[in-house]
Amino acid sequence: MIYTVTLNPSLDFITRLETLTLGETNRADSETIFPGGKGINVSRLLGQLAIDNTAWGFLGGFTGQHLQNTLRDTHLTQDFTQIAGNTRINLKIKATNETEINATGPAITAQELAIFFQKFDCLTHDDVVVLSGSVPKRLDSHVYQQMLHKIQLCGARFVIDTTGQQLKTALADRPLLVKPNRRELAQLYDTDLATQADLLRWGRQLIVDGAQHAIVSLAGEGALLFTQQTQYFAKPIKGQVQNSAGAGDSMIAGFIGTWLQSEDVLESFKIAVASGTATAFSNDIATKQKIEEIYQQVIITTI
Ligand SMILES: Nc1ncnc2c1ncn2[C@@H]1O[C@H](COP(=O)(O)OP(=O)(O)O)[C@@H](O)[C@H]1O
Ligand SMILES: O=P(O)(O)OC[C@H]1O[C@](O)(COP(=O)(O)O)[C@@H](O)[C@@H]1O
Repeated sequence: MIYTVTLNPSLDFITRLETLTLGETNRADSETIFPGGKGINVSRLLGQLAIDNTAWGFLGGFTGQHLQNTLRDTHLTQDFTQIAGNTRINLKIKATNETEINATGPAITAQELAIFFQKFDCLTHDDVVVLSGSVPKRLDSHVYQQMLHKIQLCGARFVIDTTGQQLKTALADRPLLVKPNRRELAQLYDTDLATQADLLRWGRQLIVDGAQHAIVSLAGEGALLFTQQTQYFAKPIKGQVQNSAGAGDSMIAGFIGTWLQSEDVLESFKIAVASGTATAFSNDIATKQKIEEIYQQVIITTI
Protein backbone atom coordinates (compact mmCIF):
# COMPACT_ATOMS: atom_id res chain seq x y z
CA MET A 1 0.00 0.00 0.00
CA ILE A 2 1.08 3.58 -0.60
CA TYR A 3 0.47 5.87 2.38
CA THR A 4 0.70 9.63 2.03
CA VAL A 5 1.33 11.86 5.03
CA THR A 6 0.12 15.47 5.15
CA LEU A 7 0.88 16.93 8.55
CA ASN A 8 -0.58 20.30 7.60
CA PRO A 9 -3.43 19.88 5.07
CA SER A 10 -5.24 22.92 3.73
CA LEU A 11 -8.19 24.23 1.86
CA ASP A 12 -6.63 26.24 -0.97
CA PHE A 13 -8.76 29.37 -1.51
CA ILE A 14 -7.90 30.62 -4.97
CA THR A 15 -8.98 34.11 -5.90
CA ARG A 16 -8.49 35.69 -9.32
CA LEU A 17 -8.40 39.40 -10.14
CA GLU A 18 -6.75 41.52 -12.79
CA THR A 19 -4.44 43.51 -10.52
CA LEU A 20 -3.80 43.38 -6.80
CA THR A 21 -3.31 46.73 -5.10
CA LEU A 22 -1.82 46.47 -1.64
CA GLY A 23 -3.39 48.67 1.02
CA GLU A 24 -6.68 48.98 -0.95
CA THR A 25 -9.99 47.09 -1.07
CA ASN A 26 -9.68 44.77 -4.05
CA ARG A 27 -12.69 43.08 -5.71
CA ALA A 28 -12.15 39.55 -6.99
CA ASP A 29 -13.35 38.31 -10.38
CA SER A 30 -13.79 34.72 -9.18
CA GLU A 31 -12.89 32.34 -6.40
CA THR A 32 -12.63 28.57 -5.95
CA ILE A 33 -11.77 26.26 -3.07
CA PHE A 34 -9.70 23.10 -3.63
CA PRO A 35 -8.43 20.47 -1.23
CA GLY A 36 -4.73 21.13 -0.60
CA GLY A 37 -1.61 19.93 1.13
CA LYS A 38 1.20 18.14 -0.61
CA GLY A 39 0.47 14.57 0.53
CA ILE A 40 -3.22 15.00 -0.24
CA ASN A 41 -2.33 16.19 -3.74
CA VAL A 42 -0.19 13.06 -4.19
CA SER A 43 -3.12 10.91 -3.04
CA ARG A 44 -5.56 12.60 -5.41
CA LEU A 45 -3.27 12.19 -8.43
CA LEU A 46 -2.69 8.51 -7.53
CA GLY A 47 -6.48 8.18 -7.45
CA GLN A 48 -6.65 9.55 -11.01
CA LEU A 49 -4.15 6.86 -12.04
CA ALA A 50 -6.42 4.26 -10.34
CA ILE A 51 -3.70 3.45 -7.76
CA ASP A 52 -5.03 2.57 -4.31
CA ASN A 53 -3.58 4.61 -1.48
CA THR A 54 -4.31 5.76 2.07
CA ALA A 55 -4.06 9.36 3.25
CA TRP A 56 -2.73 10.06 6.75
CA GLY A 57 -2.41 13.42 8.49
CA PHE A 58 -4.32 15.73 10.80
CA LEU A 59 -7.76 17.17 10.05
CA GLY A 60 -10.08 19.19 12.23
CA GLY A 61 -12.93 21.68 12.50
CA PHE A 62 -15.32 22.84 9.77
CA THR A 63 -12.48 23.18 7.27
CA GLY A 64 -11.28 19.64 7.96
CA GLN A 65 -14.84 18.35 7.53
CA HIS A 66 -15.18 20.14 4.19
CA LEU A 67 -11.84 18.76 3.03
CA GLN A 68 -12.91 15.25 3.95
CA ASN A 69 -16.17 15.66 2.01
CA THR A 70 -14.33 16.75 -1.13
CA LEU A 71 -11.89 13.81 -1.03
CA ARG A 72 -14.33 11.14 -2.16
CA ASP A 73 -12.46 8.75 -4.45
CA THR A 74 -12.72 4.98 -4.61
CA HIS A 75 -8.92 4.62 -4.75
CA LEU A 76 -8.28 6.94 -1.77
CA THR A 77 -8.85 5.68 1.76
CA GLN A 78 -9.03 8.48 4.31
CA ASP A 79 -7.40 7.57 7.61
CA PHE A 80 -6.80 11.01 9.08
CA THR A 81 -6.23 11.74 12.76
CA GLN A 82 -8.98 14.03 14.02
CA ILE A 83 -7.82 17.13 15.91
CA ALA A 84 -9.58 19.82 17.92
CA GLY A 85 -8.15 22.75 15.88
CA ASN A 86 -9.28 23.96 12.46
CA THR A 87 -7.47 22.75 9.34
CA ARG A 88 -5.84 25.82 7.77
CA ILE A 89 -6.94 27.84 4.73
CA ASN A 90 -4.16 28.83 2.30
CA LEU A 91 -4.78 31.93 0.22
CA LYS A 92 -3.60 31.94 -3.42
CA ILE A 93 -4.04 35.28 -5.17
CA LYS A 94 -3.82 35.08 -8.96
CA ALA A 95 -3.44 38.58 -10.40
CA THR A 96 -0.65 39.93 -12.62
CA ASN A 97 1.61 37.84 -10.39
CA GLU A 98 0.79 34.89 -8.14
CA THR A 99 0.91 35.60 -4.41
CA GLU A 100 0.48 32.84 -1.84
CA ILE A 101 -0.13 33.08 1.87
CA ASN A 102 0.18 29.64 3.44
CA ALA A 103 -1.25 29.64 6.95
CA THR A 104 0.63 28.28 9.97
CA GLY A 105 -1.87 25.55 10.73
CA PRO A 106 -3.54 24.39 13.93
CA ALA A 107 -1.90 23.25 17.14
CA ILE A 108 -1.52 19.47 17.47
CA THR A 109 -1.76 18.15 21.04
CA ALA A 110 0.58 15.47 22.42
CA GLN A 111 -2.39 13.08 22.56
CA GLU A 112 -3.34 13.71 18.90
CA LEU A 113 0.28 13.13 17.89
CA ALA A 114 0.41 9.85 19.82
CA ILE A 115 -2.77 8.62 18.05
CA PHE A 116 -1.22 9.57 14.68
CA PHE A 117 2.02 7.70 15.44
CA GLN A 118 0.11 4.50 16.28
CA LYS A 119 -0.75 4.21 12.57
CA PHE A 120 2.89 3.52 11.75
CA ASP A 121 2.77 0.30 13.79
CA CYS A 122 0.79 -1.40 11.02
CA LEU A 123 3.44 -0.79 8.30
CA THR A 124 5.20 -3.73 6.62
CA HIS A 125 8.12 -3.98 4.19
CA ASP A 126 5.60 -3.95 1.27
CA ASP A 127 4.52 -0.41 2.12
CA VAL A 128 5.76 2.94 0.85
CA VAL A 129 5.14 6.14 2.79
CA VAL A 130 5.18 9.49 0.98
CA LEU A 131 6.07 12.29 3.41
CA SER A 132 5.27 15.72 2.01
CA GLY A 133 4.97 19.33 2.99
CA SER A 134 5.50 21.61 5.91
CA VAL A 135 5.32 20.82 9.59
CA PRO A 136 2.67 22.90 11.44
CA LYS A 137 4.57 25.62 13.31
CA ARG A 138 3.55 24.41 16.72
CA LEU A 139 4.67 20.81 16.11
CA ASP A 140 8.19 19.67 16.99
CA SER A 141 10.35 19.99 13.87
CA HIS A 142 11.84 16.54 14.57
CA VAL A 143 8.55 14.90 13.66
CA TYR A 144 9.92 13.88 10.22
CA GLN A 145 12.86 12.11 11.87
CA GLN A 146 10.48 10.35 14.26
CA MET A 147 8.34 9.13 11.34
CA LEU A 148 11.43 7.96 9.43
CA HIS A 149 12.57 6.01 12.45
CA LYS A 150 9.21 4.21 12.67
CA ILE A 151 9.11 3.54 8.91
CA GLN A 152 12.55 1.96 9.02
CA LEU A 153 11.76 -0.18 12.05
CA CYS A 154 9.00 -1.80 9.96
CA GLY A 155 11.24 -2.21 6.90
CA ALA A 156 8.94 0.01 4.83
CA ARG A 157 10.28 2.39 2.15
CA PHE A 158 9.67 6.10 1.81
CA VAL A 159 9.58 9.13 -0.47
CA ILE A 160 10.24 12.55 1.03
CA ASP A 161 9.29 15.96 -0.31
CA THR A 162 10.41 18.53 2.18
CA THR A 163 13.15 21.15 2.30
CA GLY A 164 16.34 22.24 4.08
CA GLN A 165 17.71 20.32 7.03
CA GLN A 166 14.78 17.87 7.14
CA LEU A 167 15.55 16.80 3.57
CA LYS A 168 19.31 16.71 4.15
CA THR A 169 18.93 14.42 7.18
CA ALA A 170 16.51 12.12 5.34
CA LEU A 171 18.86 11.53 2.38
CA ALA A 172 21.10 9.24 4.45
CA ASP A 173 18.08 6.96 5.02
CA ARG A 174 17.98 6.16 1.26
CA PRO A 175 14.61 7.58 0.13
CA LEU A 176 13.11 5.93 -2.97
CA LEU A 177 12.57 9.40 -4.42
CA VAL A 178 13.22 13.05 -3.63
CA LYS A 179 11.98 15.91 -5.82
CA PRO A 180 13.34 19.34 -5.02
CA ASN A 181 12.61 22.15 -7.44
CA ARG A 182 15.46 24.45 -8.52
CA ARG A 183 15.07 26.80 -5.55
CA GLU A 184 14.91 23.96 -3.04
CA LEU A 185 18.02 22.29 -4.51
CA ALA A 186 19.94 25.58 -4.37
CA GLN A 187 18.89 26.10 -0.76
CA LEU A 188 19.77 22.51 0.20
CA TYR A 189 23.38 22.81 -0.97
CA ASP A 190 23.71 26.56 -0.41
CA THR A 191 24.65 27.25 -4.01
CA ASP A 192 23.20 29.46 -6.76
CA LEU A 193 22.83 26.89 -9.58
CA ALA A 194 23.80 29.53 -12.13
CA THR A 195 24.55 27.11 -14.97
CA GLN A 196 23.28 23.83 -16.43
CA ALA A 197 26.53 22.22 -15.22
CA ASP A 198 25.72 23.35 -11.66
CA LEU A 199 22.26 21.76 -11.91
CA LEU A 200 23.78 18.46 -13.04
CA ARG A 201 26.50 18.62 -10.40
CA TRP A 202 24.14 19.24 -7.46
CA GLY A 203 21.33 17.04 -8.77
CA ARG A 204 23.82 14.13 -8.88
CA GLN A 205 24.80 15.01 -5.29
CA LEU A 206 21.31 13.94 -4.14
CA ILE A 207 22.17 10.40 -5.29
CA VAL A 208 25.65 10.56 -3.77
CA ASP A 209 24.06 11.60 -0.47
CA GLY A 210 21.67 8.64 -0.50
CA ALA A 211 18.56 9.13 -2.68
CA GLN A 212 17.70 6.14 -4.89
CA HIS A 213 16.04 8.39 -7.49
CA ALA A 214 16.03 12.18 -7.64
CA ILE A 215 13.91 14.43 -9.82
CA VAL A 216 14.86 18.11 -10.02
CA SER A 217 11.79 19.90 -11.31
CA LEU A 218 12.36 23.09 -13.29
CA ALA A 219 8.78 24.40 -13.67
CA GLY A 220 8.39 25.71 -17.25
CA GLU A 221 11.92 24.55 -18.13
CA GLY A 222 11.27 20.80 -17.80
CA ALA A 223 12.81 18.36 -15.35
CA LEU A 224 15.89 16.22 -14.66
CA LEU A 225 15.92 12.66 -13.34
CA PHE A 226 19.00 11.22 -11.64
CA THR A 227 19.37 7.48 -10.96
CA GLN A 228 22.33 5.45 -9.71
CA GLN A 229 23.42 4.78 -13.29
CA THR A 230 22.34 7.70 -15.46
CA GLN A 231 20.50 10.98 -15.86
CA TYR A 232 17.66 12.12 -18.08
CA PHE A 233 16.20 15.46 -19.17
CA ALA A 234 12.51 15.99 -19.93
CA LYS A 235 11.96 18.82 -22.39
CA PRO A 236 9.49 21.49 -21.29
CA ILE A 237 6.02 21.23 -22.80
CA LYS A 238 4.31 24.41 -23.98
CA GLY A 239 0.78 25.16 -22.86
CA GLN A 240 -1.51 27.46 -20.91
CA VAL A 241 -0.67 27.37 -17.19
CA GLN A 242 -3.89 27.48 -15.12
CA ASN A 243 -2.71 26.76 -11.58
CA SER A 244 0.75 25.36 -10.96
CA ALA A 245 0.04 24.48 -7.27
CA GLY A 246 0.33 20.73 -6.95
CA ALA A 247 2.43 20.24 -10.12
CA GLY A 248 5.38 18.96 -8.08
CA ASP A 249 3.13 16.70 -5.98
CA SER A 250 1.63 15.29 -9.18
CA MET A 251 5.14 14.47 -10.46
CA ILE A 252 5.87 12.51 -7.31
CA ALA A 253 2.61 10.57 -7.59
CA GLY A 254 3.17 9.82 -11.28
CA PHE A 255 6.70 8.58 -10.70
CA ILE A 256 6.21 6.48 -7.58
CA GLY A 257 2.85 5.04 -8.64
CA THR A 258 4.31 3.82 -11.93
CA TRP A 259 7.67 2.70 -10.52
CA LEU A 260 6.05 0.54 -7.84
CA GLN A 261 4.05 -1.24 -10.53
CA SER A 262 6.82 -1.72 -13.11
CA GLU A 263 10.25 -0.62 -11.78
CA ASP A 264 10.58 0.97 -15.23
CA VAL A 265 12.46 4.19 -14.48
CA LEU A 266 12.04 5.83 -17.87
CA GLU A 267 8.31 5.14 -18.07
CA SER A 268 7.89 6.36 -14.49
CA PHE A 269 9.66 9.62 -15.37
CA LYS A 270 7.46 10.06 -18.45
CA ILE A 271 4.28 9.64 -16.38
CA ALA A 272 5.76 11.97 -13.74
CA VAL A 273 6.36 14.73 -16.31
CA ALA A 274 2.94 14.19 -17.91
CA SER A 275 1.26 14.35 -14.48
CA GLY A 276 3.11 17.49 -13.32
CA THR A 277 2.54 19.29 -16.60
CA ALA A 278 -1.11 18.23 -16.80
CA THR A 279 -1.72 19.66 -13.32
CA ALA A 280 0.04 22.93 -14.23
CA PHE A 281 -2.32 23.15 -17.23
CA SER A 282 -5.44 22.44 -15.11
CA ASN A 283 -7.29 24.43 -12.46
CA ASP A 284 -7.16 21.54 -10.01
CA ILE A 285 -5.10 18.31 -9.82
CA ALA A 286 -5.04 16.83 -13.33
CA THR A 287 -7.50 14.23 -14.55
CA LYS A 288 -6.42 10.90 -16.08
CA GLN A 289 -7.61 12.14 -19.47
CA LYS A 290 -5.44 15.28 -19.30
CA ILE A 291 -2.41 13.23 -18.19
CA GLU A 292 -2.86 10.86 -21.16
CA GLU A 293 -3.17 13.82 -23.55
CA ILE A 294 0.07 15.42 -22.27
CA TYR A 295 1.89 12.06 -22.17
CA GLN A 296 1.90 12.03 -25.99
CA GLN A 297 4.08 15.17 -25.91
CA VAL A 298 6.70 14.03 -23.37
CA ILE A 299 10.22 13.85 -24.82
CA ILE A 300 13.04 12.46 -22.66
CA THR A 301 16.72 12.55 -23.58
CA THR A 302 19.73 10.99 -21.86
CA ILE A 303 22.35 13.56 -20.83
N1 LIG B 1 4.79 26.66 -16.45
C1 LIG B 1 4.92 25.35 -16.70
N2 LIG B 1 4.95 24.92 -17.98
C2 LIG B 1 5.11 23.62 -18.28
N3 LIG B 1 5.26 22.66 -17.34
C3 LIG B 1 5.23 23.02 -16.04
C4 LIG B 1 5.07 24.37 -15.64
N4 LIG B 1 5.07 24.44 -14.31
C5 LIG B 1 5.26 23.17 -13.87
N5 LIG B 1 5.36 22.31 -14.90
C6 LIG B 1 5.61 20.85 -14.85
O1 LIG B 1 5.43 20.40 -13.52
C7 LIG B 1 6.68 20.00 -12.94
C8 LIG B 1 6.76 20.41 -11.50
O2 LIG B 1 6.68 21.82 -11.40
P1 LIG B 1 7.58 22.68 -10.42
O3 LIG B 1 6.98 24.05 -10.40
O4 LIG B 1 8.99 22.58 -10.82
O5 LIG B 1 7.39 21.91 -9.02
P2 LIG B 1 6.90 22.44 -7.59
O6 LIG B 1 5.39 22.55 -7.70
O7 LIG B 1 7.30 21.35 -6.65
O8 LIG B 1 7.60 23.74 -7.33
C9 LIG B 1 7.76 20.63 -13.85
O9 LIG B 1 8.98 19.89 -13.83
C10 LIG B 1 7.08 20.56 -15.22
O10 LIG B 1 7.16 19.25 -15.75
O1 LIG C 1 2.85 22.42 3.32
P1 LIG C 1 3.20 23.74 2.67
O2 LIG C 1 4.66 23.86 2.31
O3 LIG C 1 2.72 24.92 3.48
O4 LIG C 1 2.45 23.81 1.29
C1 LIG C 1 1.06 23.64 1.18
C2 LIG C 1 0.62 24.03 -0.18
O5 LIG C 1 1.31 23.23 -1.08
C3 LIG C 1 0.42 22.69 -2.03
O6 LIG C 1 0.23 21.34 -1.66
C4 LIG C 1 0.97 22.85 -3.42
O7 LIG C 1 2.29 22.36 -3.47
P2 LIG C 1 3.27 22.64 -4.68
O8 LIG C 1 2.82 23.87 -5.40
O9 LIG C 1 4.64 22.79 -4.07
O10 LIG C 1 3.19 21.41 -5.52
C5 LIG C 1 -0.88 23.43 -1.87
O11 LIG C 1 -1.98 22.62 -2.19
C6 LIG C 1 -0.85 23.84 -0.42
O12 LIG C 1 -1.54 25.01 -0.22
